[in-house]
Order: sequence, then structure tokens, then C-alpha cells
Amino acid sequence: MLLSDLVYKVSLLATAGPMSAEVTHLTMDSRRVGPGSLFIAVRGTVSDGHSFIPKAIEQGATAILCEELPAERPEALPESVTFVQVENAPRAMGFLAANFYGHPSKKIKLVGVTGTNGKTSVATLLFRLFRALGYRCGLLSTVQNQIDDEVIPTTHTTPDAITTNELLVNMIKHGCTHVFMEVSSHAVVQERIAGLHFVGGIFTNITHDHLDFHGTFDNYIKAKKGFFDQLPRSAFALTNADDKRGAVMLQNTLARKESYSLQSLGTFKGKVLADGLFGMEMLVDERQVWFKLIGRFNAYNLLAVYGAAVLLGEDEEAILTELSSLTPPPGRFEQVISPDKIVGIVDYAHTPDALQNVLETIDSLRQSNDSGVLPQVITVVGCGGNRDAAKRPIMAQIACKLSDRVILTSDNPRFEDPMAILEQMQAGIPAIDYKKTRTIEDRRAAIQAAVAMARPHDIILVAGKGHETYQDIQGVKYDFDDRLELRKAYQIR
Ligand SMILES: CC(=O)N[C@H]1[C@@H](OP(=O)(O)OP(=O)(O)OC[C@H]2O[C@@H](n3ccc(=O)[nH]c3=O)[C@H](O)[C@@H]2O)O[C@H](CO)[C@@H](O)[C@@H]1O[C@H](C)C(=O)N[C@@H](C)C(=O)N[C@H](CCC(=O)O)C(=O)O
Ligand SMILES: Nc1ncnc2c1ncn2[C@@H]1O[C@H](COP(=O)(O)OP(=O)(O)OP(=O)(O)O)[C@@H](O)[C@H]1O
Ligand SMILES: N[C@H](CCC[C@H](N)C(=O)O)C(=O)O
Ligand SMILES: [Mg+2]
Repeated sequence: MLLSDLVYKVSLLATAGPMSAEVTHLTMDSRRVGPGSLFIAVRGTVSDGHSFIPKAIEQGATAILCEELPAERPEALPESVTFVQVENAPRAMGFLAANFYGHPSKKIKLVGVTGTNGKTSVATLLFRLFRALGYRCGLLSTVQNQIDDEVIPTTHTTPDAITTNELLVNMIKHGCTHVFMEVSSHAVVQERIAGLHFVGGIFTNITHDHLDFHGTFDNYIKAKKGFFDQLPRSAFALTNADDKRGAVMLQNTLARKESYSLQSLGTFKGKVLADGLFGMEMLVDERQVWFKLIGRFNAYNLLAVYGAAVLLGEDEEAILTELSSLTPPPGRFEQVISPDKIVGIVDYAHTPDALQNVLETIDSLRQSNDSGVLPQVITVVGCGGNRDAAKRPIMAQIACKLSDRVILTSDNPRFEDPMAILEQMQAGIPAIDYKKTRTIEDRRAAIQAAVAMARPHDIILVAGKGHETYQDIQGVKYDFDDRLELRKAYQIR
């Protein structure tokens, strides 16, 4: 594509060099540059892409898009390389990617889901629901990307704009009509969704997370709201009316405002009638339905999915029929039961709110046996490294408050010292709970210890890593799967 066509509708501050250059490849990573590439210099959190411009040119880049032009063209920079200066390179990248790939997001129905917790659950349920309703669909999620049956591994909750557009093109090639994607707050701030055309946006909830990245809770709210601010007039914006910030999210959106609620008024109303370890009965817009999902937080997820499907034009009865047979995504309240009936639950709760919800759900579901003995709840939990440190003591405190025994352990330490993370968690343990808490850094040993202390019918919650099949230590991803570790521990018990 000609560079001049590629920058269509992107406001340019300056250019230097021929705009008739032919660009065959876009990248923000100098290591992937080759002849024909347009290199986009992005200022990151670790390094500044501008410092890789000479490297990109050395590797044959055809053009460079940047926020700052090199002061003067050094001799080493060939005249044939075109420079394009913009105010916001990541944002421009979104529009360039859309132009380069022919605006695939305008050719399918793209729905985005944002919120602290529940994005993967809602996006995955929508994907499965629409497939059950007979559509070919795409999914962009934390667990995996998917084009109908084809699974594509992912490293991020929301991919960068180039990857997303590329995936959308493939989805269209495969006949997909609907795509459901998670929109993380990082993605909004880093403009990974710039240039995408959404037909709908869904808000789940907002609670404490990622303050390391956003600095304050207000900034975190603004980031999530930024998604709804970008929606076009033709889209719907579906919010959770029961969340304190649900209305704030839609304050400045042009999109049609809709809501769902279990407690107040909303376009879509629900009520939990009964809840158990095997499912939940709900009243959804006056229809009584049995779902295979567990916990009040999932009642919200189901209602969001139902509302979005109605807004996308599907029949209420058909939606509820298909929705009632769906199971949760991997690693979300996934039960791993031992031969002697210890109930292991692997859950991706990695925020204070998620941990509290899951433990409250477990508490509400446990029932005394014939001798009047209540099953114990044993929680194994850790916090990730190089992520929000403020949530560490809070999560330990919640685990202690709502469990009989707690084992603090390592999650993905990444580049931090696991013991230092654990000390920060320990700071949140109330003195009265010291006795019921142990710290075992090795996650495998921690799971084994939990299984060793459990009696039949006790519940072991292994929280934080859910579907993950690795443990990230010093940049190396070692095989590790909480579900397999539970099964192995049952065998050696
Ligand atoms: C904090 C954060 O969001 N980091 C993302 C960011 O990296 P960064 O800012 O550190 O980038 P950098 O290393 O400083 O590099 C700046 C630029 O120089 C380029 N570069 C770098 C080296 C080089 O040799 N040549 C070169 O051109 C890089 O490609 C980049 O364009 O931009 C990178 C490229 O897009 C991302 O891969 C990276 O995600 C890292 C791996 C990450 O862990 N992100 C997490 C926090 C994240 O985004 N999480 C959210 C989910 C949160 C949730 O669901 O709760 C997500 O959407 O996944
Ligand atoms: N609607 C909800 N409200 C509160 N907690 C929830 C909700 N849905 C799920 N959870 C809890 O949060 C955990 C993560 O859920 P899910 O993976 O759907 O969230 P997410 O927003 O995609 O997370 P991430 O930010 O990592 O992508 C679940 O394992 C569960 O414990
Ligand atoms: N999407 C979240 C996932 C956290 C999962 C937890 N296991 C951890 O590693 O902290 C994040 O990147 O913050
Ligand atoms: Mg997710």
C-alpha cells in the first residue's frame, strides 16, 4: 500500500521523504523490520521506540512513523527512508493498521468488554452463545484467541492494533460475523483499540487493580471510561447499573445507553432464585432459567451476556435456552474433585474483589454433613510480581477473613523476589489469623500441603492463576497448571 494511502485520515505534523513509498508490512518492533516495513516508534514503559529508529533503518525499513523527527538527518540515514511525524504514535498506529488491513472491524460485528473482573467470562460466554445460535465467531481473550474452532495462543488480554486487525481479517476470511473481545484498561491507555469500529461495548465492574500502571483509582476509571467515550452513535453501551461507577462509564458516550441490574432498574433485569455447587436458578426478564454457572458474580456476567445478545438482535427465548447449557471458561470456578471428595476449585481470582466474591460464593454453598460438621475452606493464594503491589496485603486479609486455613504462596513472581511479595502479603494478616496461616513459597508444595490438611468434602480454593499453564519466574515460563497439580497431589495423598 502507498504510504500516502496508509496515512489517510491520520493528522500529520510533518513528513520528510517520498509519500509514494510502497509499504508492505507494519511493525512497532525494530527486531521485526525488513525491506518494505513501516516502523512505528512507540514510547514504552521500559524503553523508547525512537531509540530503535537507526536499527530499523539498518534492517531496511521503508518508512518511519514517530513523534519526534531525528534532529537532522544523520548521514547514516538514507534519503529513501520516509519519515512521518505525528502527535501520538500508538494512536496513529491504530488508524494505520485499520487502513492497511481494509477496516476489517467495519465488516463484522465487533463487541468489546471492559471492567476489572468478568471480561474473559462475558466475552467467552458471548462467543460460545453465538456459536450455539449458529454463527461463526471470533474471540480475543486472556485465555486464547479463537477463530471459530481454531485456537490461537495469546500473550495479552487485548492484543496491539496490528495483531487485532490481522486477526479480524482472518476471522472474516473464515466467515465470522461476530467477534467478542476483551478491552483491558492498559489497551485503552496504550491506544491498542484506536481505529477499531465497535457495534457494542459492555462494562462489568470496576474495583482495585493495576494501580501500579494507572497511578490512581480515578485514572483507572478514566481509562475504562475511555472505551465508551470512543464508541460511535450507532453502537450500544451496556453498563452494570449496580456498580457504583456503572453510570459514570456512559457519561460522555455517544452510543445508545443500556443497563443490566440485579438490584435496581435497568433495561435487563435479573434475580437469583437459588444457587448451588452445580448451578444457579435465575429470573431473567420474567423468565425462570437454570444455568450451569455458579455464584452471584456470574449472575451479573450472564445478565450482561443476555442483554448484549438481545441488543444484537437475537431472540430472548433462544438466547436463554442456549445460555442455560453453557459452562464457565477454563480456570473460572473450575472444580477438581478428589476420589475421596475433596472439592478443589481453581479460580483466576487475582484481585481483592474477585477473591472476596469467590470466597463468599464458596461460603454460601458449603453445607454441614450429617454430623453437623461444616466443611473447611482452605485457600492457596499468591500475588503476581511486577504488578500492583497495593493489592497484596488486601488479598491476604480477605483470604484470612473468609477461610479456615490459608496458605500464602507464589503466583507469577516475574522479576520480583517471591519472598518479598509474600512478606507484603503477610503484612495484611490480622494478628488473630496468624495461627491459621502458613507461607510456602513453592506453589506445588503449597497445593500438596493444602491437600494433606483437607478432609473429605473440605473445599480447597487455589486462586490467582486459573487457566494459566505456566509459572513466570525471571522471564522464563515453567510448565505449571493448578488443576494438574491438584490432581497430582490427590494421588500422593
Ligand atoms: C506495561 C505494558 O503494558 N507493557 C506493554 C508495552 O511494553 P513496554 O511499554 O514495556 O514496551 P518497551 O519494552 O518499553 O518498548 C517500547 C517500544 O519499543 C519497541 N522495541 C523494544 C525493543 C527493541 O529492541 N526494539 C523495539 O522496537 C517495542 O516493541 C515497543 O514498541 O508494550 C508492549 C508491546 O505492545 C507490550 O507487549 C507490553 O506488555 C507487557 C508484556 C505486559 O505485561 N503487559 C500487561 C501489563 C498488560 O498489558 N496487561 C493487560 C491485561 C490486564 C488485565 O487484563 O487485567 C493486557 O491487555 O494484556
Ligand atoms: N462479574 C464479576 N464480578 C466480580 N468478580 C468476577 C466476575 N466475573 C468473574 N469474577 C472473578 O474474577 C476472576 C477473573 O474473571 P475473568 O477472567 O472473567 O476476568 P477478567 O476481567 O477477564 O480478568 P483479566 O483482567 O485478568 O483479563 C474469576 O475467576 C472470578 O473469580
Ligand atoms: N491480566 C492480569 C493477570 C494476572 C494474573 C496473575 N496470575 C498474575 O500473574 O498476576 C495481569 O496481567 O495483571
Ligand atoms: Mg481476561
